[in-house]
Amino acid sequence: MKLKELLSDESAFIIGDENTEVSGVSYDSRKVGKDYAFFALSGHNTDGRKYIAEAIANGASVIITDSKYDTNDAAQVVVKDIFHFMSLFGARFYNYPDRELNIMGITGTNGKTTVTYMIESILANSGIECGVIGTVNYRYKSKVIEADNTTPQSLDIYKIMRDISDSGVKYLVMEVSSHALSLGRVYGIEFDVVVFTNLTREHLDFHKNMDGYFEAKSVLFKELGAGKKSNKKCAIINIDDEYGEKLLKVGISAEIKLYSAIKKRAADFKAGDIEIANNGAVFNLIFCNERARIRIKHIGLHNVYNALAALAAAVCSGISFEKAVEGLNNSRQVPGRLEKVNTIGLGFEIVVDYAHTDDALENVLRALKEIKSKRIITVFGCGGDRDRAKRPLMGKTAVEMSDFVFVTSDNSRKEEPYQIILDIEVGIKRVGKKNYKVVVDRETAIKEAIMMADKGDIVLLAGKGHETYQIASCGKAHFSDVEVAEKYIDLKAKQKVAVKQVGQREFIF
Ligand SMILES: CC(=O)N[C@H]1[C@@H](OP(=O)(O)OP(=O)(O)OC[C@H]2O[C@@H](n3ccc(=O)[nH]c3=O)[C@H](O)[C@@H]2O)O[C@H](CO)[C@@H](O)[C@@H]1O[C@H](C)C(=O)N[C@@H](C)C(=O)N[C@H](CCC(=O)O)C(=O)O
Ligand SMILES: Nc1ncnc2c1ncn2[C@@H]1O[C@H](COP(=O)(O)OP(=O)(O)OP(=O)(O)O)[C@@H](O)[C@H]1O
Ligand SMILES: N[C@H](CCC[C@H](N)C(=O)O)C(=O)O
Ligand SMILES: [Mg+2]
Repeated sequence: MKLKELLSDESAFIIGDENTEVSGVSYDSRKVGKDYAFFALSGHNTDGRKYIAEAIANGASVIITDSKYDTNDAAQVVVKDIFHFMSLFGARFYNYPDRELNIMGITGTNGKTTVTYMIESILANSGIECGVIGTVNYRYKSKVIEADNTTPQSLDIYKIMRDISDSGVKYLVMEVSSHALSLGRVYGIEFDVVVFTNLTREHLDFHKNMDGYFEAKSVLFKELGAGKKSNKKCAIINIDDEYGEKLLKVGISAEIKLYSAIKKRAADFKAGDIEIANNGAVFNLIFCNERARIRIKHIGLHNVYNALAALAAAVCSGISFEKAVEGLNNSRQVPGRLEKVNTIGLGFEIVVDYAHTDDALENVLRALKEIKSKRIITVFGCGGDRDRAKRPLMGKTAVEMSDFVFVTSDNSRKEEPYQIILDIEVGIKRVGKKNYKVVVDRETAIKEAIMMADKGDIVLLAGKGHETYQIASCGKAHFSDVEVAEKYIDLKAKQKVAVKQVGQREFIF
């Protein structure tokens, strides 16, 4: 492909030959091959301009920058907004795969991953294969790609979309993070259905305040329908969330469908007569003249909301209400979201969940409180190099809603784990509760929680969910809450065998 075929009417200043051949695209000099176009992005750790020479040495024929670079060894395109330009360039290079797919984009602070899994189950029930891009992985057909980001860079999204479409799959469900919206990773992508789940405090290190965070999320809705696809577009909004109401005022040109679980509120998709049980949730779902009793295996009111969002997205994408209900009732367990660990008959429960904001922690603890238990023992930490202000809030929620808490580490990244814990403690001390212990090493914290657990208790391991790593200043090491829990369950079971009741007395052998 010639460079000139990849340029359009965006303002760009070309230095060199427009007929230069482009055989690939990359924003990483280490992945550049012969005749690639290299995008020199300024990042949060380093500046891609530093790697232009390496990109050229690796074969780059075109350099794309946002300020002129001194070289005669490659053609150069100088643009104003490199992230937006990169997405549009990617669309042209991969020949608009988004126009060949029915794309659902899910945004909001919490619930995106869960909703994508539920939609995937609903589509599968209708015999429809879909691709999924999200936090856990990127997957389609039998292919599973490890996810570095919830929403990858635009060039990666276009490449995956091209592969999905070429493999014959017609649907794509993707999580759209606020970082992606701010950093132009989905700029120009033609979504068909977009969903807003909720907005609560998160990522304010990046967005500065809730207005900035909301502004980022609203981009997905403002831009819906701006492309070339002629089919009807639909925006699905949780109207029970205050930011859902705000979203109605940002100027959405597509059709809007609302969902709600509040009795008297007007909405298109409504949940009522909700019963939260130990093994899931049951509720009535009403849409127009249709009504069904839904039974999901996911516990907690937040999952009723997720189910509403998923069903609405599926129905607005053309799935019949009846089929969507059937699929939802069969939707599968989401890895690391309220995932139960087998406690081999020890009489207490262990639940692994990805709650890493105070709102998520509150929701999951509320869901667990609905299950009859003796005590709730929570293990959690907060991520390093992320929003510091959520730490005390999570600390407060954890001690207020649990019987006992182990405060520990969760991807401290470049920060000192104990410093993060001190931030968490500020919130705990504010409420004056003493029902907690600091155990910096996460494995030891999980071990202690399991050793403490007794018949009827629930141990919540929060924050890491499906993650199979722990990131600290020394690097990334394998770590899985489920695996560690299984290890100490085993140990506890063995220890238990050594305790024998003889008449009124217990003997430890
Ligand atoms: C803050 C942020 O978004 N960072 C993303 C960004 O990395 P960066 O800005 O740190 O990049 P950098 O290391 O400074 O490098 C700058 C440029 O030089 C290039 N480079 C670098 C080295 C080299 O040898 N050659 C070279 O060309 C890099 O490829 C890059 O283009 O670009 C990377 C490649 O696409 C992303 O993986 C990375 O996400 C990091 C891992 C991250 O943690 N991001 C989080 C904050 C994030 O985006 N999260 C959201 C939301 C999660 C959620 O709530 O669900 C997400 O969508 O994942
Ligand atoms: N609808 C919801 N409202 C509030 N909390 C939720 C909701 N759904 C899930 N949660 C909580 O948030 C956690 C993360 O859920 P999920 O992974 O589905 O969300 P996400 O938006 O994809 O998160 P992330 O941005 O980290 O990828 C869950 O483990 C649960 O504790
Ligand atoms: N997508 C979120 C995940 C946080 C999960 C938690 N385990 C942490 O590392 O803070 C983020 O990157 O901020
Ligand atoms: Mg997610």
